[in-house]
Amino acid sequence: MAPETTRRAAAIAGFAKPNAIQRGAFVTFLAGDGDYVKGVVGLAKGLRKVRSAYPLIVAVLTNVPASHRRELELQGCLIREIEPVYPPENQTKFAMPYYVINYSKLRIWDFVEYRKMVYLDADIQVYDNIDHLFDLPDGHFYAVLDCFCEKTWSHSKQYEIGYCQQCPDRRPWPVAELGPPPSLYFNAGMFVFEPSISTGKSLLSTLEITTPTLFAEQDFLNMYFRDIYKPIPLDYNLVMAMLWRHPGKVDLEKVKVVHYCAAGSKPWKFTGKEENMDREDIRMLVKKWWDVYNDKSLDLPRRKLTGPREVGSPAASGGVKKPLMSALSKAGIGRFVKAPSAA
Ligand SMILES: O=c1ccn([C@@H]2O[C@H](COP(=O)(O)OP(=O)(O)O[C@H]3O[C@H](CO)[C@H](O)[C@H](O)[C@H]3O)[C@@H](O)[C@H]2O)c(=O)[nH]1
Ligand SMILES: O[C@H]1[C@H](O)[C@@H](O)[C@H](O)[C@@H](O)[C@H]1O
Ligand SMILES: [Mn+2]
Repeated sequence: MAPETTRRAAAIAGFAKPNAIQRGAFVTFLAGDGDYVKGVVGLAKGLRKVRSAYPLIVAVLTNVPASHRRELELQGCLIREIEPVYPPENQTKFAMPYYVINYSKLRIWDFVEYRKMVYLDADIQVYDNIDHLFDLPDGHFYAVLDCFCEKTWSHSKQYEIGYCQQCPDRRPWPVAELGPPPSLYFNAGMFVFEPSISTGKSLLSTLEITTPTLFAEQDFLNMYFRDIYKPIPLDYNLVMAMLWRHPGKVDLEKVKVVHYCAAGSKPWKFTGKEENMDREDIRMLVKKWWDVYNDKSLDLPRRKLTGPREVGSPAASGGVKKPLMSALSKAGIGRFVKAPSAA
């Protein structure tokens, strides 16, 4: 899309100062017709609340219904349709079924009309302005270090021996026995990157020759960007388990970005019954999310959107091979099958 068109669309959206547009944009990812759309609505309102100067792009798969797209446009989001990305056929069983769909995130490297982007999962909320992330030096991939202490990590060596990069001294990595410690590992719910057609192509061709693993594109991105990864403070992506696994490292007053990723913590289906969910801090954070979501003053005025809508390439409907589709369907994932949520 031409720069001027993008600028007008974003100005109509009510997100951006005209001169800031081309420098960057936030981007999230939406698949299916489920409740994750609520997360995106909340995120759009959250970014408006903290007066971000940058637009929110929503990379949608073809199976996101028109009504949801319209709802997001009314919240000022710019919709970009993307084609799904799947790991090599016959290997989907190596990725956790819930997460297979997330490989499609790799398409966001194609959004080259933005020099820098900040990716945020739809189950993330931003409580403080983070526009300064767009000023980080180029040439690196920025994200927050993950925690290995939850059961979701029980498949890993780290979990088995009780090693976590958040507190490597608790149980030092047994170098004599296992060799050097694993590379630093980030959570892929939030990251800062530079769109690039050549990187996008290289990501996809590398994926073709890479065996999928349990954390799907998160493992893949960690492997691919290992050499240029730079950790940023956990205030930019509070992975909820940090609250009970490493409480000394969390200062809730300072946290800017909360990631509702622990099992049972998604605000739109929160019951408080799952493990760790009855904590006061979790209840406070869930309430905080709802306060933004329900704040009508953060809705855009319902004027007619006259500007052009940003729409990407239409997804190729015949692009996915049948056996793969059937494997994905069996796993509960498919173009027309609602992807079950992880948490
Ligand atoms: O049905 C779905 C499922 C997922 N999503 C999108 O995909 C994102 C990732 O899914 P979750 O937030 O449920 O996943 P987690 O946060 O638990 O998982 C973590 O590991 C995943 C491994 O695939 C991803 O890397 C993800 O970004 C990272 O935060 C969602 O936020 C949302 O943006 C949808 O839109 N619809
Ligand atoms: O790396 C994992 C993964 O991203 C999970 O899906 C998330 O729920 C966990 O918090 C995280 O540690
Ligand atoms: Mn998430």
